[in-house]
Amino acid sequence: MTKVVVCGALGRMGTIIGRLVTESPDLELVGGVDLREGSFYGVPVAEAEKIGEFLDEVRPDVLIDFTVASASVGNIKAAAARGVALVVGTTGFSPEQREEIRSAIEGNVPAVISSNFSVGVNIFWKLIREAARLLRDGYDVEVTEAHHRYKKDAPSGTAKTILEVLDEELGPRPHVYGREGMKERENEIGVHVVRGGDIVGDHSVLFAGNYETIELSHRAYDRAVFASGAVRAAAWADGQAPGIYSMDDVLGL
Ligand SMILES: NC(=O)c1ccc[n+]([C@@H]2O[C@H](COP(=O)([O-])OP(=O)(O)OC[C@H]3O[C@@H](n4cnc5c(N)ncnc54)[C@H](O)[C@@H]3O)[C@@H](O)[C@H]2O)c1
Ligand SMILES: O=C(O)C1=N[C@H](C(=O)O)CCC1
Repeated sequence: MTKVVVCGALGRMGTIIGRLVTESPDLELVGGVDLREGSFYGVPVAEAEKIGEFLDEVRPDVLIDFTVASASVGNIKAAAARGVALVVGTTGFSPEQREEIRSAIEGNVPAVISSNFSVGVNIFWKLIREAARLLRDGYDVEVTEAHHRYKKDAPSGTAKTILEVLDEELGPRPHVYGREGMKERENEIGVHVVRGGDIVGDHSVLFAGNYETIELSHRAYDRAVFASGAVRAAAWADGQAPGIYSMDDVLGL
C-alpha cells in the first residue's frame, strides 16, 4: 500500500483527493496538512508549520500538494528532503519558484507536476499542438480561460501550458493580456481571463482566419476530474526513479 499525505487537505481540491485516496485499493491516507489542525476521513490534519515533524511521524510514500504557490515550495522541499515522492497540482509559480522546486526534486525523489491532472486536458494540449502546427500561417490565435470567483492566479496554469505549446509550434509571438484602446492587431496571441461564480475550469483556443474559425475547447464540470488524475499519479509515482514527470508519463501518452 502506498501511504499518502495531502497538503491543502481542507481546500476544494484536497477534500476530494482525500476521499478518492480512501476509496483507492492501492493507497492509504495517512494524514493531511493545512493552515489549521483538524482531521479528515479519520486521519489527522497537521498545522502547516509542523510539516517536517508530521512527515517524520507518519512517514508517507507520496505527498500530494494542492495549496498555493508560496506554500507549495516549502512543502515540496520538506518532502524531497525526506525521500517522499511528490504529486504537485498547485499553480501560479514564478520562474524563481520553479527553479527552487527543480533543484529540490532532481536527483532526490520522483515528482509528477502538472498544471492540469484531468485526462481530457492532457489530450486537449495534444490537439492544440496539432492544430497550431497545421494552422501556423494565416490564422490569429486567442486563448480564453474561465474559473470560479475564488481563483487567484491568472492566467490559469493550464492556460500557461497552452501558451507554452503554442510558442513551441508557432515560434515566439507576443502574448497580449486583454485589450483596451486603439491598437492594430499584429501577430500576438491574445489571452483572456474570466473569473466568476463556481465555474470549475473552461479553456479555449480560437484560430481565426478569413471567413472561418476553428475553436478547440475543454470544459471541466466537476473537480473530481483533476482529483482522480492526481490520485492516479500518486499510485504511479511511488517507486519511480528520481526526476520530474508529467501526466504524459503517467498516462503513457
Ligand atoms: N493541477 C490541477 O489539475 C489543478 C486543479 C485544480 C486546482 N489546482 C490548483 O491547486 C491549488 C489549490 O486549489 P483549490 O481550489 O483547492 O484551493 P483552496 O484555496 O480551496 O485550497 C488550498 C488549501 O491549501 C491550504 N494551505 C495554504 N497554505 C498551506 C500550507 N503552507 N500547507 C498546507 N496547506 C496550505 C489552504 O488553507 C486551503 O485549505 C491552486 O493553485 C489551483 O490552481 C490545480
Ligand atoms: O480551480 C483551479 O484553481 C484550477 N486550477 C488549475 C489551473 O490553474 O489551470 C486547473 C484548473 C482548475
